[in-house]
Amino acid sequence: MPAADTGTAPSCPAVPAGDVLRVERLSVRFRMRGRPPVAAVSDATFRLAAGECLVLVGESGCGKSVLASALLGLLPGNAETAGSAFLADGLDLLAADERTLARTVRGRRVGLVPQSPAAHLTPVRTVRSHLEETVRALGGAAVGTGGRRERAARVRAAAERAARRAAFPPGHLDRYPHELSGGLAGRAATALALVGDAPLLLADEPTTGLDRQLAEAVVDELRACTRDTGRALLMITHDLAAAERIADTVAVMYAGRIVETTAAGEFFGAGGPRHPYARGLLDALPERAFTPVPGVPPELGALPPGCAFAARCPKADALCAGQRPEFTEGTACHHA
Ligand SMILES: Nc1ncnc2c1ncn2[C@@H]1O[C@H](COP(=O)(O)OP(=O)(O)OP(=O)(O)O)[C@@H](O)[C@H]1O
Repeated sequence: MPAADTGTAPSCPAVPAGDVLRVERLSVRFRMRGRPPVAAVSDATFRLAAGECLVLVGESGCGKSVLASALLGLLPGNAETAGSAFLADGLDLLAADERTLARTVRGRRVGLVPQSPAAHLTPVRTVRSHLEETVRALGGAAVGTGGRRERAARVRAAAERAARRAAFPPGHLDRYPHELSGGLAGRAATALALVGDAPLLLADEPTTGLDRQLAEAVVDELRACTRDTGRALLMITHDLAAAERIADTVAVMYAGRIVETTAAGEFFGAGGPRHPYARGLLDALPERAFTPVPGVPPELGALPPGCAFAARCPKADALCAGQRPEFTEGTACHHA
């Protein structure tokens, strides 16, 4: 039987202010045998400040997860990258070698909150055991030196600290994944991402499969672990309701490109987004016009020469068909 959510407000240590991530013209191409390459991400550019939550939205297959994988150095062998992605300390995630990424980035500088947290947890191990193993794997001061008992006590304390920060109730630490509700599994995954005190959290579809109430609880906790502590959060989602609840900034991806970046208040407010695709995404919501964007996105291996959205766009004209719009002043559209 799933355990109930009984967590309290998380308390996270503060991290320094400033830009946590600066992504410039990040592109990812997949080489394909006997076929044109797949342009999964093209020229993505954005900044993420300490305490800020940027939500990346867009239809399935538009390149959101590939962008996240590029930042973590987890792309498959047929991928080629271009551009840069600098952390605050000057490390370019795209140029870093696997040893640097494994030893100093994943878990330490960038914490990952995975999609489907329950599936991410090993079924035969308790939440405490997951957390303690992560503390030991990351090593450092949380493990320290000295005798076996002292080290074990420090590991236990660090694991419990991460659980508190993610509002995971201490009384449920010795439960197995199948004994957790969706909300608690989400908190366990967030706790694992927080073990290394990473200044940047990356959450890939953290509300997938959760009902509305749980989805709201998960994003509220992620929100608390970022805004209140100076961490930065890059969240990838299809869920515009979750995006509205958590985002400071919304970036909209279409066919591998970021086509609009807007302050969340403006995006979801009376003014709305400027790009016709971004407006279409909002109009598709049941609580708004409930009108889907007509048509389907183009193949990323056969993008048209002009605007990739032109074939579906009510404003498209000959200029859109012939010339790809540059990304200027927050949008990539000839008519925005
Ligand atoms: N190893 C690969 N080789 C070739 N193409 C790939 C590879 N991995 C991903 N792609 C393609 O890259 C594109 C972007 O995929 P991605 O998973 O980033 O989309 P997404 O926006 O995250 O979609 P979803 O929301 O469904 O997860 C897709 O067309 C996908 O088929």
